[in-house]
Amino acid sequence: MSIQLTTAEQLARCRADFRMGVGVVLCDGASQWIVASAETLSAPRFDGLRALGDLEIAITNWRAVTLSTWANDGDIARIFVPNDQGLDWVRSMADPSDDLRRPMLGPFQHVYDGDAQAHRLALSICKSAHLLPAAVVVRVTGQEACGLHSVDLQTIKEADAVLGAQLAHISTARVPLKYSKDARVHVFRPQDGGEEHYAIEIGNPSRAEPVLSRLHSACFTGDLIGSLKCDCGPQLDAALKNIAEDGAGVLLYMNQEGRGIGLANKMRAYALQDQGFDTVEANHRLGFEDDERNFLLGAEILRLMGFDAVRLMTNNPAKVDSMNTAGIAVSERVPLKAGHNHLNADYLATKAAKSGHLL
Ligand SMILES: Nc1nc2c(ncn2[C@@H]2O[C@H](COP(=O)(O)OP(=O)(O)OP(=O)(O)O)[C@@H](O)[C@H]2O)c(=O)[nH]1
Ligand SMILES: [Zn+2]
Repeated sequence: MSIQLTTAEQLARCRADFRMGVGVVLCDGASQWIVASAETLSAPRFDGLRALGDLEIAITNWRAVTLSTWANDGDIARIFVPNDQGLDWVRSMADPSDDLRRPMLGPFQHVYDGDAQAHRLALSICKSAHLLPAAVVVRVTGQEACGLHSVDLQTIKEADAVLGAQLAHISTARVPLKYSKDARVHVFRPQDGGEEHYAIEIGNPSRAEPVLSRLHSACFTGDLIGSLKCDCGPQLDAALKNIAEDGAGVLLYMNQEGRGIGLANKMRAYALQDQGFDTVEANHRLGFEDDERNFLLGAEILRLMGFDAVRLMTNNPAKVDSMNTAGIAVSERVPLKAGHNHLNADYLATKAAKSGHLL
């Protein structure tokens, strides 16, 4: 029995620190870096980091391309923060809402010395904290890091493979629904301090045959306030109705808002869409992949509930692939078409053209 923090616990602390605007120390043998979120860093903390040495900013390849430069470390770019530039410049590197106002942030001086592992981990912490994927990085020698949370990069690398999918069932209760009085809500909690996810079980689906199932991602705007920009609300409603009419099934409600980038970033993406970019381009300008979700979590919930095969209601082939990869066999893809309107027609067309959705 160890009282030391697991990798998942260490990363959860990093996430919380990043959201508060606090730096984290990443160590690899004698090398140490302080890394912090470019979005949440305050001016005094930025000045404090600057006093420690040359500041660098890490951004993803998509953000680099948007800023008309390149990712000099494959999937990420490392760029010096010029001495005559401050936090305002750093924020503009991170946040595309400024792109049209400040189109010329360069020329950029890329960092080639050393490797990029601290920078890469800092960016994945930003993403898992639902912050803009941009991190300020400074190499330090020792005492400066005192008091900050410290993580050994070697242990993170070794444990990477097991991250993400460890969920535990927490609670269950009966919740009569509009379409079926015989429904139960189950809550599942990941052991990495991340978002809880829910399973709505209707009737008593047999564990011996494929279960009619919907893997739904949270959409505050579509599910709760009736947004017409997407089809999520009507899809959620239609899925529950179909399951009830079929007699039994499971709706997985995954708290992966905005295809996994969080609501704040989704609203940033919507603001970019108002500037004329489509849903995929908007994610890229923010520095994200077009889809940051981990569908394996949904498969894990089905497995915990005793299922090993599904009839999956979706138009998204990536969901079918992920279920099969996770060992939950998809015996049938059941199309789910609902909520098309003239305000989401372009959005749905973009998903069909660029993300492989079947409509
Ligand atoms: N980043 C981003 N997310 C969006 C946008 N519009 C909707 N979303 C999110 O997209 C997700 C839609 O999820 P799903 O209903 O699972 O849809 P899907 O991946 O298209 O797959 P199916 O509906 O199963 O075919 C939700 O998390 C929404 O919050 C957008 O413009 N940008
Ligand atoms: Zn939606």
